[in-house]
Amino acid sequence: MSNRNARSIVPAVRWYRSFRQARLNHPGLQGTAAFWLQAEGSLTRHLQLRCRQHFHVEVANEGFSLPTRDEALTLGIPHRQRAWVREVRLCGDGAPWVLARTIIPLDTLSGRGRRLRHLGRVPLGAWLFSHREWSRGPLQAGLCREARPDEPHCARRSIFTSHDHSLLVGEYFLPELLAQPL
Ligand SMILES: C=C(O[C@@H]1C=C(C(=O)O)C=C[C@H]1O)C(=O)O
Repeated sequence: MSNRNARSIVPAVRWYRSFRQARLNHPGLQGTAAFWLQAEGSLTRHLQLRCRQHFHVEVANEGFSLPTRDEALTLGIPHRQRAWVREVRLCGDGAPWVLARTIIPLDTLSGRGRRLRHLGRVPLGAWLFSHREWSRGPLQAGLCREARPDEPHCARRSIFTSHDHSLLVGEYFLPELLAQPL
């Protein structure tokens, strides 16, 4: 399980290596949760197609800070090394549908990666999926600890890599999205 600093908008999660392993431990991971935890391609694109009016990104936190020990271990970077941390709400028709937390190591911010510090309301996926040198690794799935009714109950994360650069993207699905029929 990963702990969180006080300002983070995302809950602590117990991560599993895959959706299959998560469901073996939590058979209730079915229906819309199963769909979103495994949805391929850009999550932003999936959400944009689902909106009736508009999709937007609300930046909650963005700046240099320490990843959690679990995040640093997952990225293979020293725990005490700061990284660019971006936390956003992905909103459909004005309502938050997904919380996202992205950890970008310092060396990934060099060269063309400098742009990643200035995304603002531009969805990260729009940048990643438009630069073909970036590819997504396997999706992990997770169950959020102590999830209150209005908080995410399940999440997924994956590492994107380009040559020897990487970043970790975590996506936390809110009940407002999971309650919508597919
Ligand atoms: C990686 C993607 O980017 C999405 C947008 C994010 C952002 O703007 O910070 C973070 C996570 C993703 O859900 C995607 O669209 O798949």
